[in-house]
Amino acid sequence: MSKTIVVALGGNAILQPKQKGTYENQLENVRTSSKFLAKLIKDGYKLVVTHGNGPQVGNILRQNEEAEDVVPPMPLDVLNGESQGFIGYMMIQCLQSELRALGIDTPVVNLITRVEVSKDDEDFNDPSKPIGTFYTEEEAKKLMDEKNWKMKADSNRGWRRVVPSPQPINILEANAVKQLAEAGNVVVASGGGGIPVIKTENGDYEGIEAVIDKDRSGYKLAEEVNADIFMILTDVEHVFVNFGSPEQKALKETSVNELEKYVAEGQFSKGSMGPKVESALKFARKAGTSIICSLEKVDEAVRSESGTIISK
Ligand SMILES: Nc1ncnc2c1ncn2[C@@H]1O[C@H](COP(=O)(O)OP(=O)(O)O)[C@@H](O)[C@H]1O
Ligand SMILES: NC(=O)OP(=O)(O)O
Repeated sequence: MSKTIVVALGGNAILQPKQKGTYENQLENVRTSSKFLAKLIKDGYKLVVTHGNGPQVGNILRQNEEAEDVVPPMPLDVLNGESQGFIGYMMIQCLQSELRALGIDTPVVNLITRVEVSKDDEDFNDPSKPIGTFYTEEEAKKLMDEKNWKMKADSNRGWRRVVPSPQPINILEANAVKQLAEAGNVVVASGGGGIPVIKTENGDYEGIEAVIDKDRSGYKLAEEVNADIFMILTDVEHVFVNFGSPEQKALKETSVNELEKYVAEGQFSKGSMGPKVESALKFARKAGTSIICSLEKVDEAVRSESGTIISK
């Protein structure tokens, strides 16, 4: 029986920090990403893909705020939904075309996915999710002052606006994702970490303004669909310890115990590598193998020839 991989595709794979962010930029990046993802399908894996939306949802939020005198702005949960549609559309177009070029007729579908969170999550008090474009410290100070934005430095790459990022509790469409994958579809789901919703007293769900981390929801998704491998694709080939220092060291094959030790040392930053390592660890501890690797090396990584491979 073919193995199932849940892939979490980094926001960087769709829009890089130095790019302007045109539709053409992003479509080209998704096309490149799709070439790598298609290799996994060609290798015989069942694929469920989730993706980031940090750069995109930040830009959509900005568009909404800048145009507020002309068009009523929408809340952030709705903007997450918009980003799922927009990125999902690009992924369907590009992945389907790559598969067709390989002579594979697997359908690709995108599912609008809601994820339950708690309104009492502590991230609502101290937001940690960087979204949108990068700014210099000077620009950030001005924006915080003029627009009342919350902003933080992001892994030495500049400053970014931050919004609350509650922990995912439950992927509401998980069963539908599982059924679609079992029926032989490539499923794009829980994009941007999913649309954050909270349960109301009468049992309904309502949206809440936040951006969930897609690696954290990706772990939940991987668990729900009984994935064999949970793969986090980003723009670095490995997880590093002492990242950015002369003592930097790549982690290749590692164990849950070894990685937990590095987490306890505070090796991984909150807005970037931290959630990836935390989610990969959770999956490896409970369910299977986790891999954190670069998109370009996805094929090598499933053969254990690249990336950081975490097993129990
Ligand atoms: N310990 C670390 N090892 C590797 N990369 C790290 C580490 N700490 C921070 N990073 C940064 O994390 C980035 C990836 O995180 P992020 O930008 O959130 O990824 P993505 O958008 O691909 O999900 C890398 O580009 C790197 O600069
Ligand atoms: N939602 C989310 O985690 O997006 P990024 O991967 O782009 O940060």
